Amino acid sequence: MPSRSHYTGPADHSRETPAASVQTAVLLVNLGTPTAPTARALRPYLAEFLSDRRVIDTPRWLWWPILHGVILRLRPRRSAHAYGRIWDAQGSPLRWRSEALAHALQAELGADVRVALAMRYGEPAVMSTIAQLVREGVRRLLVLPLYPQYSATSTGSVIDAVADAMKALRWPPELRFVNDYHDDPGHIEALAASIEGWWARHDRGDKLLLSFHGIPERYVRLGDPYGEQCRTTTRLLRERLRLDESQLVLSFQSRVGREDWLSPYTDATVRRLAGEGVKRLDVACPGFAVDCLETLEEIAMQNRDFFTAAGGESLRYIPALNDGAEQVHSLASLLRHHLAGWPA
Ligand SMILES: C=CC1=C(C)c2cc3[nH]c(cc4nc(cc5[nH]c(cc1n2)c(C)c5CCC(=O)O)C(CCC(=O)O)=C4C)c(C)c3C=C
Ligand SMILES: [Fe+2]
Ligand SMILES: [Fe+2]
Repeated sequence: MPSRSHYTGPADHSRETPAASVQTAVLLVNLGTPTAPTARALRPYLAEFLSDRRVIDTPRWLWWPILHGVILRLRPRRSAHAYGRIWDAQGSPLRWRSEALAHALQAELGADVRVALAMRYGEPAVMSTIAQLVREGVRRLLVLPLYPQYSATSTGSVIDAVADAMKALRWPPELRFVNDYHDDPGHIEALAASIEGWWARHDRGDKLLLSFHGIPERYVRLGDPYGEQCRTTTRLLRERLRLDESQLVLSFQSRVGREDWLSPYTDATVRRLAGEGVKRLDVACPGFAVDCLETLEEIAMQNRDFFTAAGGESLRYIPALNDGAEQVHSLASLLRHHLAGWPA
């Protein structure tokens, strides 16, 4: 039976798993994913996700009846269908790709540091994973949310979950956080190298679109730095790739609900570009450390169909950094930097 509490890596790599006496741990945290591509599995996952006040800040008395009366009756079936299109032999791509990244980082960082993985929603939970690490003797914990750009809705929510885990411990470990790495030179270089590598293996399209997950515009007005950080990542990548604003375009995807989200929207942008005569559109999603529903289904399937229906020839999705050498090296170097000063 797979461990419910924490990730320890597949058995054939057990040699790389540090001994239980290791006192320093890195905890990677990703969003989480349903346990199966079914409405039944989607319901508790969406209930936990959409009850998070960092994600939906509508007052509870108003939101609760909408969530339980409408959304959790309708959305699970629709989302299950979308997950069904990307579910593979290894399960949910977000989950197994995050595990593969954790595993590769463990091998890269060596046996002095323990690398663990938790999910903000669902399993393995942040609370039980941290409790297990502490039981095993971890006294120093560096948390890396797998979101390059800070948003209160994503990174902020991971901070809440870690704080809750600390509150539940009699003797919490010393704690550090990576808040964001949107402008980390190693990260920008990893993104650029991965896109250039993809262009070298395939040919190059007419334009490159960078699509980031959106958030409500109102959250940005209230002080969330997310939109600004997405624009900074885009500018740095544009400079590194020596492209201009007409060759590298930014948009925001995955809008939920009725209020305005960060714009321009990805679906409107791919249709506009097709209408303007762009034939081959390359799309990368630098806001996602690993491929997931939002990249594999929303971009590589849904938006590909929007683009061709509007007259485009082909939309080619450039995969996320995943557990590729570029990301393993850039994140390992970022982690070593944040671990500096702690005894091995
Ligand atoms: C890049 C980080 C993310 C931010 C910021 C973010 C904000 C945000 N998301 C929703 C609602 C949904 N997101 C869903 C899936 C999803 N979201 C992210 C990342 C960010 N979300 C990822 C990596 C995923 C994919 C998970 C997977 O299993 O592959 C979903 C669930 C799917 C669906 O039903 O559409 C919802 C719902 C909001 C409301 C929001 C900001 C307010
Ligand atoms: Fe290995
Ligand atoms: Fe999301």
